[in-house]
Amino acid sequence: MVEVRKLGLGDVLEILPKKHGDHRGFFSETYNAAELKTAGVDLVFVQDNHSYSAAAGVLRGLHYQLPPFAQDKLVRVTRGAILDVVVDIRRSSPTFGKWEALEVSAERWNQILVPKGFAHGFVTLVPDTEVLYKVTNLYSKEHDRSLRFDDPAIGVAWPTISGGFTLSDKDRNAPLLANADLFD
Ligand SMILES: Cc1cn([C@H]2C[C@H](O)[C@@H](COP(=O)(O)OP(=O)(O)O[C@H]3O[C@@H](C)C(=O)[C@@H](O)[C@H]3O)O2)c(=O)[nH]c1=O
Repeated sequence: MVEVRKLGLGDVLEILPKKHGDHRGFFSETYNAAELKTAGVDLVFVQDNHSYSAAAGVLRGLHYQLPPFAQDKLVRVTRGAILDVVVDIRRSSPTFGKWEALEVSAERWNQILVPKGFAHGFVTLVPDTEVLYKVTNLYSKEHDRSLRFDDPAIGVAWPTISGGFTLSDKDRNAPLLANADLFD
């Protein structure tokens, strides 16, 4: 049975699927809709994503899609490790602008559920890291947004990575929270 743990912010969850190890290796149900529904997570995922980052310090984020293409994301790591970061960007939320981080890794075999209304990003902690995630809405370039990972108004405590961060141009030039299109 999958274990579901509430983190500190909104409905952000850590999900720990069972791993059955034996002399051959292991087997794991990495997603079981019925078990998650019993645990209170009733979502319909419509797209699976997979990203590979060659180096430690690859920082992707902070990303979200605006309604009507907002996405819940169920994120896991099959190789390597990330520090995963979520930021509450719902203006009406008592925790608006607050962030939370969780290490997600192949070793921990954990997942993070990022609800709609949260910006999401991660930095790879080791080279050759593969991140797989399910989303509840299709990609829409027009609704896709990035928020500055180092906005002091948010103040995410990103880890220090020797060699620094590797970012996309889109993420390097992303707007600050004060100038971004957010959720109501
Ligand atoms: C996100 C996405 C990108 N793309 C394309 C657009 C672009 O040409 C290429 C790379 O896109 P990006 O630079 O946005 O990829 P990336 O920076 O890895 O974006 C991802 O970051 C993490 C943190 C998330 O939370 C994801 O939702 C997503 O935003 O892939 C799709 O075709 N479908 C998708 O769903």
